[in-house]
Amino acid sequence: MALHSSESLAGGESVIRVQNLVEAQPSQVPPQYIQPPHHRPSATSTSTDLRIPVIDLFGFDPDHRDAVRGAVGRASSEWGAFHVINHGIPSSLLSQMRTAALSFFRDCPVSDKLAYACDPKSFASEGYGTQMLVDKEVESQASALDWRDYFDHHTLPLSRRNLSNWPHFPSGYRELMAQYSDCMKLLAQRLLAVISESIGLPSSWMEDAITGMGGEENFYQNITVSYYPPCPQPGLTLGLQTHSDIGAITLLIQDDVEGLQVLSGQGDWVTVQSLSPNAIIVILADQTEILTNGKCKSAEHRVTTNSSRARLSISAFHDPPKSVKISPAAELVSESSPLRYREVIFGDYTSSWYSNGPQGRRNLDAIKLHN
Ligand SMILES: O=C(O)CCC(=O)C(=O)O
Ligand SMILES: [Fe+2]
Repeated sequence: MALHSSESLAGGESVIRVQNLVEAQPSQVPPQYIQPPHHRPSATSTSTDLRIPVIDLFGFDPDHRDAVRGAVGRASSEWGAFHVINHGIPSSLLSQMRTAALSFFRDCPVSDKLAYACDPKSFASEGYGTQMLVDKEVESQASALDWRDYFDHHTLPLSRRNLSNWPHFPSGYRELMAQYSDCMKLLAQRLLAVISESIGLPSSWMEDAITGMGGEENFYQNITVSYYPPCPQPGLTLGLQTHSDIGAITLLIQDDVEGLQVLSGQGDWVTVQSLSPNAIIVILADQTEILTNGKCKSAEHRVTTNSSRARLSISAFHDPPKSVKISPAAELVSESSPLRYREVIFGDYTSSWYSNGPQGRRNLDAIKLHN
C-alpha cells in the first residue's frame, strides 16, 4: 500500500510534506490521510462548555506555594493538562519563538527546508519531517497519516545539542531555540517540583525518578515545532492522531489558531482555548502517570484541522533517558492504593510506542496491572 504520495523535489530526494500537497490546492485530501469513520472529529463527542484549568503560578512566589500546589494537584489528577500563567518566561521570548518558527515553515524555500530532512527510517530522528514511518496502526488502516509537518530539535542534554542541525533561517533561529530550550527546562523542573509536592513527596522526587538520579546529563528534552497547513476536508482528517505523550512533561505554546483537544474524564473532546499569547500549556505524559501510580493523569489529546488557516505549535518534551527504569513510587502504593503499573524501561516503552502507534493510551494500558 502506498502510504504517502511522493514527488521528486530539489536535491533529488523523493519525499512529500503536507505543505507541498496543499500548494496544489486540492479539493480533496489523498486517501491515506482520511481517518477511519470512528476516529473522525465529526464522529466523536465534543464539549463546548468544558475548559482545561488555568493556573496562576505567581512567579513561583513562596507565599503562594500552598495554593499553587493545590491547584496543580487537582488539575493533574482530573485532566493531566492545564494552562499556566505568570510562569516567569518572558512573553517576548515566546512571541519571538513563534514568529521564527512560522517564518521557517512559511518563508524558507522547500529545497532549503529539505536540507534538514529527518531520516525517515529512524524513530524520532532530528530534523524536518512529516509522518512517514509506517506504524502498525496506519498499515492496518486503523488510523491515517497526520495532516502535519514538523521540525524536531534534539535540545538536551547539551551533549545532544548541535545547533548546525537546526534551521539557519530566519537569522538568529538557532540561538533563540537554544535560549527557549533552557527556559523550558527550568520551567519543567519547577513544575515537576510542584507536582512532587502536590502528591506528598519531596520536591526533587519526580526529577530524580525521571533522570534515574543521573542529574543534568540524564535530563532529556526534544522540541518539536508542528505546522498544520489548512486542510480541504477537516471533518475527515486529524492534524495529529489521538495519543498521550510518551515522556514525563510536555510544555506547549500555540498561536491563535485553535486545534488542540484534550479528552475529558467524561469522554468529551475539549478544545484548548487560545488563551493569551503568554500562556503555556502543560501536558502530563505517560511516565508521570506511572511514577505517581495514576495520581497524575497522562492526558489523551489530538489535533483537529481547519480549512482556512495554518496552525503552529511548539512542544518541549521532557523525557527520561532510554536506560532508566520507571515504576510507581513505593510511597504511593498501599492496601487502599494498590500498585497499578508494572515497571518499564523507558527505551522499551518508546520502541513499542513507535512500532505500534499511539492508539490513544494503548501503550499505557498495556502495562496496567488489574488488581
Ligand atoms: O500541536 C499541538 O497542539 C499538539 C502537539 C502534540 O500533541 C505533540 O506533538 O505531541
Ligand atoms: Fe502530544
